[in-house]
Amino acid sequence: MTTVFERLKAAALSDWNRYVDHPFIRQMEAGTLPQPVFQQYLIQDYLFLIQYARAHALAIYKSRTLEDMHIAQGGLNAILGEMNLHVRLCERWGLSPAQLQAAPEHQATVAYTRYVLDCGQSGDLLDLNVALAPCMIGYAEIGRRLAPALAARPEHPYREWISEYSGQAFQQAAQACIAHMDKLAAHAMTEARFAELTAIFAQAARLEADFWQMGFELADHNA
Ligand SMILES: Cc1ncc(C[n+]2csc(CCO)c2C)c(N)n1
Repeated sequence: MTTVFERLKAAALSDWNRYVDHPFIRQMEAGTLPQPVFQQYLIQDYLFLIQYARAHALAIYKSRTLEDMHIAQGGLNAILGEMNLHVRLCERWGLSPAQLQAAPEHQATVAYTRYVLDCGQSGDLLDLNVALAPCMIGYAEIGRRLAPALAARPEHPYREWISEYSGQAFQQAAQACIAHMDKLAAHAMTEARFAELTAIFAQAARLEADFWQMGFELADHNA
């Protein structure tokens, strides 16, 4: 059976492809992405994850069942764990967690995170999960696509990042996210609503693409 995720992706395919096939990803795969671009991305991503953790806390609040609460709590825990990758990599560049938290948020970070939070505040748990989905499922798709680059090149400069998202734990979490959206949609989705959900999903995918682009802009600006 077709999942809601597959339907959303098909309905927003050009935005989705601009996100998962962004030059940032192509250059990361080739190992040619300039390190300052990656660093700027990762600093903003740390700030992003702080807000994303709040969005999962909002998902707990928007849950009507204990099962949904546990799923949102699992997402929150995974984010707090994912931030260890950022702390570890940034430490090597001489940046402490306190310095990361003190970095100014770029507009692209503000736009994406506050958009997701607003979807959750103004909508229900399904709206919020659809806004969260490109993040989780897109990174899993990117991880799978970039995994062969690691196998081909043991000293790949972006090995840790790619390993995180191509790893089995993360791939399973993305599958769980797809299944959870189906379960929520079975309760709450009408065909009329599908169009609204597609708009949310496509917007989040565009904000993801802008997030990659921001790395290049900030690195140019600081050069
Ligand atoms: C801009 C941006 N988009 C997606 C992710 C990936 N991500 C963020 S939270 C989360 C859930 C579990 O950790 C995942 C996979 C990211 N790091 N940064």
